[in-house]
Amino acid sequence: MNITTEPQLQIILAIHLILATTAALILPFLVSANAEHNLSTLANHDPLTQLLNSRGFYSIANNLFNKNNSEQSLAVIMLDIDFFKRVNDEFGHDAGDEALKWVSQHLKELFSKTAITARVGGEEFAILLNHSSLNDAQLAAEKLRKNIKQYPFNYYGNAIYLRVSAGVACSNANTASFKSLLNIADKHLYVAKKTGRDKVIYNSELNPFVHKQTVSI
Ligand SMILES: Nc1nc2c(ncn2[C@@H]2O[C@H](COP(=O)(O)OP(=O)(O)OP(=O)(O)O)[C@@H](O)[C@H]2O)c(=O)[nH]1
Repeated sequence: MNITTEPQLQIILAIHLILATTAALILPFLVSANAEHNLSTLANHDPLTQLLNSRGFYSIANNLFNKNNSEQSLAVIMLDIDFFKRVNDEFGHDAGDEALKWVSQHLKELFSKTAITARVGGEEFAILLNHSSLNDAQLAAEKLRKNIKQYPFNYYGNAIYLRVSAGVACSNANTASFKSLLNIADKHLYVAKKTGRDKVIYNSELNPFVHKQTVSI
């Protein structure tokens, strides 16, 4: 038995109309906001490792650097896998890709709550530590280096030992830009590579091949 009266029916129809109109108005915005978010994620992340890519990293780093005042230091670690070409040459490009993911996993495990991590080049990674001292950053880099070399990465039964080199730098009141900070970290990474690899450099003499201190825990 139908007990809906005509006024009730009109109210129900009116409510349906309002809901349908609201949905039609809001849905395109929701879809477009979601699409925008997806596009931005794609543009700023590395599809292989899901870490930030260089564009995403430098954008965040520059913003942080500009926001911090001169007492708040920003530290950066530049990390590069040693002799990575050999992994590709000996085990194939897919093994190389898996090795990149494996190193990324170490970065995520060690830094997901404390730092911003990125893959900024083929086998090069960057880690940004806000409000960190040079000492803390160097210790973090050293821990990461040791974690990565502690166990081999397993690729279809092949035990592949990876080593990494790192350069560390930390801003101070005289640091002009994030780029200049990055240049120092890059220079330290270069010294690490040129003086035997598998090490962290955070301070180097003017002679680029004679480093003053390496950290050893
Ligand atoms: N599998 C794989 N290989 C990559 C990717 N991007 C870059 N590479 C490889 O990384 C290798 C980098 O080689 P090099 O620049 O000679 O560096 P390296 O062998 O690590 O030597 P050092 O850095 O001097 O210790 C090259 O063989 C590139 O083809 C990638 O996305 N996947």
